[in-house]
Amino acid sequence: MLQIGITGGIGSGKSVVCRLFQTLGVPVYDSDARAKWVMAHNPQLRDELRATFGPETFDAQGLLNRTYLAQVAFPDPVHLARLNALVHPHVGQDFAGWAAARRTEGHTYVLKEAALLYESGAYRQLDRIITVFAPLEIRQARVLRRDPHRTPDDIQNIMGKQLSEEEKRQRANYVLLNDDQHLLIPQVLELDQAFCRLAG
Ligand SMILES: CC(C)(COP(=O)(O)OP(=O)(O)OC[C@H]1O[C@@H](n2cnc3c(N)ncnc32)[C@H](O)[C@@H]1O)[C@@H](O)C(=O)NCCC(=O)NCCS
Ligand SMILES: Nc1ncnc2c1ncn2[C@@H]1O[C@H](COP(=O)(O)OP(=O)(O)OP(=O)(O)O)[C@@H](O)[C@H]1O
Repeated sequence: MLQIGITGGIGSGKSVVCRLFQTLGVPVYDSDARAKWVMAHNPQLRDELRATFGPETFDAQGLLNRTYLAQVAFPDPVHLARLNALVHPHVGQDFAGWAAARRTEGHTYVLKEAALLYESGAYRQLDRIITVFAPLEIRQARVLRRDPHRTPDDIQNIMGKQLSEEEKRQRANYVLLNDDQHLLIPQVLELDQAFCRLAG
């Protein structure tokens, strides 16, 4: 079973592309969502997060306070590096378990969706990488529509914490254009066929 990574900067359209692959029956691992799940449910990680970022990390109901954590971590490289160092190994383990279960189900390939595939080192465990590309202005406009609580400055700041699109494009095996000029579905079908051929 092939393990394919899919990355791209904030607002590039990774989740939209993954939904198209899911309609073809391809299992998709959503690293952002799973990161939040392990942060909420792994007792050791919860303790480490609370010790590092303070009691506000979880609210009165014990739920992860994402707004607080985003405000603390995104503007400060030291805090963000700490958060990444705490969370990413758990996501790596969680993915390994998830992929093993998909393998027993007999899938040809699976996708791992993550904004930080290169930054986290996760790309090393993957057979091929797709980068979803969209120009910066389009990504910013999409995120402002999707996340009304974020300002243009917040988005710029998050973009600054991610590898440049140019570098992601250069390092990827496949680039999928989601720039309002190219149709997505034909590109997804072409990649699906390529992965099926590759898996033999
Ligand atoms: C700080 C948190 C709680 C903020 O949650 P919130 O719902 O406000 O934002 P969301 O998760 O939707 O992220 C917003 C954008 O920032 C990107 N992003 C998330 N974490 C990071 C990070 N560590 N570095 C750079 N960009 C990031 C996302 O991919 C997305 O494009 C959350 O982003 C988080 O837990 N991040 C650490 C885990 C992580 O690295 N996840 C990404 C891949 S595993
Ligand atoms: N081709 C498109 N046409 C119109 N809207 C789009 C298109 N692609 C993405 N969008 C919209 O743009 C927003 C960002 O897309 P999406 O959530 O898939 O990005 P993402 O790369 O997963 O972002 P993040 O890294 O922030 O999770 C969403 O609201 C989505 O519906």
